[in-house]
Amino acid sequence: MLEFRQVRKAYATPQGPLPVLRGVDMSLGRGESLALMGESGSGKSTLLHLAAGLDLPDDGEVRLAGQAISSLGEPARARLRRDTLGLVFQQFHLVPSLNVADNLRLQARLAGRERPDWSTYLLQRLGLAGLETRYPEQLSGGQQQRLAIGRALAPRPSLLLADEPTGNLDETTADAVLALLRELVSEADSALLVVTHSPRVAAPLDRCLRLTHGRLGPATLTEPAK
Ligand SMILES: Nc1ncnc2c1ncn2[C@@H]1O[C@H](COP(=O)(O)OP(=O)(O)OP(=O)(O)O)[C@@H](O)[C@H]1O
Repeated sequence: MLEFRQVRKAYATPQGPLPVLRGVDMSLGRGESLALMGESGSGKSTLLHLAAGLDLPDDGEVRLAGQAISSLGEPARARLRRDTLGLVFQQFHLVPSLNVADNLRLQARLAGRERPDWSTYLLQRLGLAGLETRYPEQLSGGQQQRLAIGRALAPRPSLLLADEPTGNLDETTADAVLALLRELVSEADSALLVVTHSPRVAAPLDRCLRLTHGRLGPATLTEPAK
């Protein structure tokens, strides 16, 4: 579903190139879940952007749904994103002028894959049933986060990329939302890649990897000392 082969990425800075990824290898198959951990600034968002084809590697190869993203132009990459991916970013990017029901259906409509029964099911499971005609500003932060998750899952993407998907929730709500997210992803037979700082979020996933000095290695899931 997603494959990185010896991926390198550096940013140009006034002090010269800043290498962030220095030969990253990984693969994620359909139905698998993976937590990506690492310190602030270690390159997790960079990796996520490359996985989504929002940026291109300097060297090496990123393959999404069997296609080498560097071989595609931006319109083809946008189509591949639309047809393959669900994205949940830290900012929810809900459309303020659309109500809950229309926000939830938006991605699925754009992808031409709207399934009303699945949308209704998602609204129920995410605790948003009854709120369909509200607008995002009339929702709590947790409800907005659940709506963003529902919108990403509505087209039944092959791969869901999530950046701290429960970052704004208290621990109990976060546990519940995460369990639900994993369940819904598995019902849609999607792959799941979650960027997180939290061992609590990472632990239930199939695999956990940590980015250190530009490379991926196994993550140890001990809670940081307080
Ligand atoms: N466009 C850019 N130009 C220059 N440097 C950048 C750019 N984007 C990111 N960086 C630098 O690259 C490194 C990796 O950034 P990235 O955002 O991928 O880290 P991260 O692991 O996601 O961090 P966080 O956990 O704080 O979100 C950081 O040192 C950052 O300052």
